[in-house]
Amino acid sequence: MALAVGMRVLTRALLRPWARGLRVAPGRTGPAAGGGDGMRCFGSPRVLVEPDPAAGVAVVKMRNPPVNSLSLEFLTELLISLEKLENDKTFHGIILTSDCPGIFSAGLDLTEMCGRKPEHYVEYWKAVQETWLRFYLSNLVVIAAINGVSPAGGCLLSLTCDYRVLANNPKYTIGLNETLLGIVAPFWFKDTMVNTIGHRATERALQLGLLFPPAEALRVGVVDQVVPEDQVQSTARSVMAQWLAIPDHARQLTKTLMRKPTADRLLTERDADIQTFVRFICRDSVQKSLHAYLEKLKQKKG
Ligand SMILES: CCCCC/C=C/C(=O)SCCNC(=O)CCNC(=O)[C@H](O)C(C)(C)COP(=O)(O)OP(=O)(O)OC[C@H]1O[C@@H](n2cnc3c(N)ncnc32)[C@H](O)[C@@H]1OP(=O)(O)O
Repeated sequence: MALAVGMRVLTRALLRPWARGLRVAPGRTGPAAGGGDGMRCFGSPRVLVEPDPAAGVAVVKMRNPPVNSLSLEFLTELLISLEKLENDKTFHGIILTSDCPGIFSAGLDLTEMCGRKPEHYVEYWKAVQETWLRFYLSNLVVIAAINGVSPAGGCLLSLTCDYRVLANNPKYTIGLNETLLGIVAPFWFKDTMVNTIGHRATERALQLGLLFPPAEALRVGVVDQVVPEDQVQSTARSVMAQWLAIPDHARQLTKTLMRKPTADRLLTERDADIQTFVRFICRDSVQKSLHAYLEKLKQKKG
């Protein structure tokens, strides 16, 4: 049932005019594409997939410049790439990383949540829910190679992964900073963080909207490893090899065992969660806060 709902959302997404043709992208063969076996990079305008079939691994690079904000189009492309990799028996793991220098992801796209119609908010929130569910419950091993700053939705995306490697750069902060924007992280954002760092640390981090620099992120457990910037990808690959050495069915079932109760909570409250989001985001006070925050981001440049 839950899966059917998910598939409907994904199918609808695939049927959108701008989503058509995303499966066919100009390919290039390169070292990351598995050397000489001819498998090409594929993907879509905003998601580059570099397959390494020999290793059973694909590197998924987010490239939605300037800041990899999680727009509706971008989320849809991410979901399509994930689905394609999951359906291809060649692949057992993916490394999720960014193609935008210094930015892993700036989180949910604020322009999707500002000044739009309620119907748009419904569509956007369904895509956010679907992305979380799909990544959180993916049968693949998913490792985040976090090579940039990662606030709010960007942090959430990395928390859906099985392991997080963060580049040791003081600018690369990570956390659920929603309160700083005058908004509230939904219960499933909070649950994902609780599952990662525990209740008390989450309570503090979420209320204060903490963005942790690398050493702090490691200490509190938001990330599993902090390494020099030029070693993020190689470390993610070594970790992947370790995870792929475990019998796949046992690892997958264990992942499901650990994560299903959290996912089920959203699955059973999905519609209510959409309504809560739309009611909240439509409030004048929330719209004002978001506009002011976006304005502050723009003025930062001037
Ligand atoms: C019930 C509601 C629950 C909703 C839960 C919400 C979850 C979220 O994820 S909300 C989003 C939270 N994200 C942030 O707080 C990050 C905001 N961005 C930044 O702090 C910075 O942009 C940066 C550190 C990520 C990058 O800094 P920098 O390299 O200096 O780039 P700029 O700040 O100049 O940004 C360039 C460009 O991008 C626009 N932008 C930045 N973040 C977003 C975003 N999340 N959504 C949409 N657009 C974003 C920024 O406004 C600039 O635009 P232009 O001025 O038009 O170039």
